[in-house]
Amino acid sequence: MVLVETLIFIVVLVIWWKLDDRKRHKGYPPGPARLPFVGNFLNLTTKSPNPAIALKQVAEPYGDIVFFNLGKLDAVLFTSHETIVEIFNHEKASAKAPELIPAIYHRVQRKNIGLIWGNGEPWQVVRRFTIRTLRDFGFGKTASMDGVVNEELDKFTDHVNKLIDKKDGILEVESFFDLTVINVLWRLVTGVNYELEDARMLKLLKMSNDMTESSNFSFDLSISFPFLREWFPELLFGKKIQDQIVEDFYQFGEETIKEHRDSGTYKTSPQSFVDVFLEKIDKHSIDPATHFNDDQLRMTLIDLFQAGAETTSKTLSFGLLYMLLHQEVQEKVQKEIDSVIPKGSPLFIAMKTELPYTNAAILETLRYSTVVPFPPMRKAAEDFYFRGYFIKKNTALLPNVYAAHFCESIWGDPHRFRPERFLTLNGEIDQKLADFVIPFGGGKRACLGQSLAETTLFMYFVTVLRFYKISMIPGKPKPTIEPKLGMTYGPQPFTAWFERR
Ligand code: HEM
Repeated sequence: MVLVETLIFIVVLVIWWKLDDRKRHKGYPPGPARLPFVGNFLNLTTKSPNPAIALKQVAEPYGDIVFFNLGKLDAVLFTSHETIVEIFNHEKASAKAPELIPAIYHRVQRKNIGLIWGNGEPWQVVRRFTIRTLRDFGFGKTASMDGVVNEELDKFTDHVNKLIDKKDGILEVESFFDLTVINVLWRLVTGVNYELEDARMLKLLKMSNDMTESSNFSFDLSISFPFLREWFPELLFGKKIQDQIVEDFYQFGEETIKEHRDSGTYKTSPQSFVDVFLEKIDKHSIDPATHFNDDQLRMTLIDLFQAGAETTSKTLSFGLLYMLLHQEVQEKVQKEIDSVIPKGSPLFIAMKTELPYTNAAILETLRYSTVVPFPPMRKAAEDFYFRGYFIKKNTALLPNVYAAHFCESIWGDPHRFRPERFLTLNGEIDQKLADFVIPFGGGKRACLGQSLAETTLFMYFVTVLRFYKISMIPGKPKPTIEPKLGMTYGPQPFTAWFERR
C-alpha cells in the first residue's frame, strides 16, 4: 500500500513539475526534455567528452537557437554562423557573466573588474584606455610591430636551434610558443622581456593552462551545481588548485605593479602600458568614482597575460600539428615562402598579402582548431526577444563557434584539413568564405588582441616553416588531433622531428 502511494506521489510530482516547467519556459527556444534538478546534464555528458561536439549534437534536432539547462545554469545555445554573429552584435548580449562560473567569480574576487569579465562603465573605460595606450606603444602598428616581433623571433629561432642540437631534432611540442608569444605582448604591456627558459614565467604559463583546463562545461560540475565546489573542495573540480593559481597570479600582478611604482620612472618618462596606468591612478587618486586603481590594473594585467598567451600559442601548436600530419600542405607553404622571401632577407608583416596559400593554411588552422569554442560566457542583460524567442534576463548565452566552424552547409567537408578551400580560382583568398571563420568573437566584446594575434600567427607560422622541416618520427604513432579540453582547447603534447632547412 505504501509503495503504491509513494509511486502515485512521484507520478503526481513529476506531472506537476513538467507542467510547471512548461509554464515557466513558455516562449523559450526549443530544446531537449529536461529532468528535475539536473536538467540536460545527462544529454551533455553522454554525447561526447568534448562539450563543443556534445552541444552541437544536443542542439541539432531543435535548430540553431536552443534552450537547455544544466542544474543551476539556464542557457541558450547558438549554433549557426548567422545566429552567432547576430548574438555577438546584439545590444542586450554584451554583458559577461562571471557570477555563473564559480572559479571565475573567485578569480575576479566577486568584483566588477578587468577586461575579460568586467561589465558596464568600468569595463568600457578600461577597455578604451587599454586599446589606446597599447596602440601608443606600437600595438597594431605594422612598422613598430615588425621590429618587436622580429627581435623576439630571432631569440626564438636561436632557442629552437639549440634544442635541435641538444635533442637531435626530436622536440616535444607542448607549450612550445607560450613564453615567446607572451614576450611580444609583454614588451608593450610592461616593457619587460623574459629569457625563454625563465622558470618563474614558465611556471605561471603552466598554471594558466592548468586553470583553463580545469574549467569546462562537462568537467567543472560547479558551473551546474555551485554548492559542490564548497562542499567538496579537495575532491572535485580542483578548487584548491584553482584558488592557488589565482593567488599566484595576484602576486605576479602585485609584484609587477610594485616594481614599476618603486622605479618611479612612470612619473617622468612612462615606458609601457603599466607606467601609463600608474600615472592615471596617481592623477585620479582623489576622485572616488575613478576606475583607475590597483585592483583594475592587477586584473587587467592578468587578463592580458592569460588571454594573450594561451590562445595564440595553442593555435600555433595546432598549426604545427596539422603541418606534421599534412606534409603536402607543409611543402606547398614552404614553396610559396621560398618563392616570395629570398634567403637571408627579413620577414615583414606586409608580406602577408604576397603569401595567399600560407594565409589559407593559417585560416584553416583557426577554423579546424577553434581554440575558443565558447567565448567567455555572456548573459542576457535584460529580458529580450531573439528571432521570436523569449530570452530571460541573466540566461547564459553560448555561441558554439565550433558548430559554425564545422557546419556542413558552409564547408561541405568540414572534417578535412584543406587550406585550398579558401582560395579562388586565381589563387587569391576568397574573402567571403574567410569571413565565415570567426575565432575572435564579435561586437562590443570582440577580442581586443585580434590584430596582434593575427600578426603573431603569421610571423611565427612563416618563420617556423621557413627555417624548419617538420616530420613524423619514424616508428612513432601518429599524433592525435583530439584537443586537450578546457575553456580554451589545445593540442595534446606531441613530438616531431625538426630539421633545419
Ligand atoms: C589566436 C589568438 C586569439 C584568439 C582565438 C582569441 C579569441 C578571443 C575570443 C573568442 C574572445 C571573446 C570575444 C567575444 O566574446 O565576442 C576574446 C576576448 C579577449 N581577448 Fe582574445 N584571442 C586571441 C588572442 C588575444 C591576444 C593576443 C590578446 C592580448 C591582447 C587577447 C586579449 C583579449 C581580451 C582582453 C579579451 C576580452 C575583451 C572584452 O571582453 O572586452 N586575445 N579573445
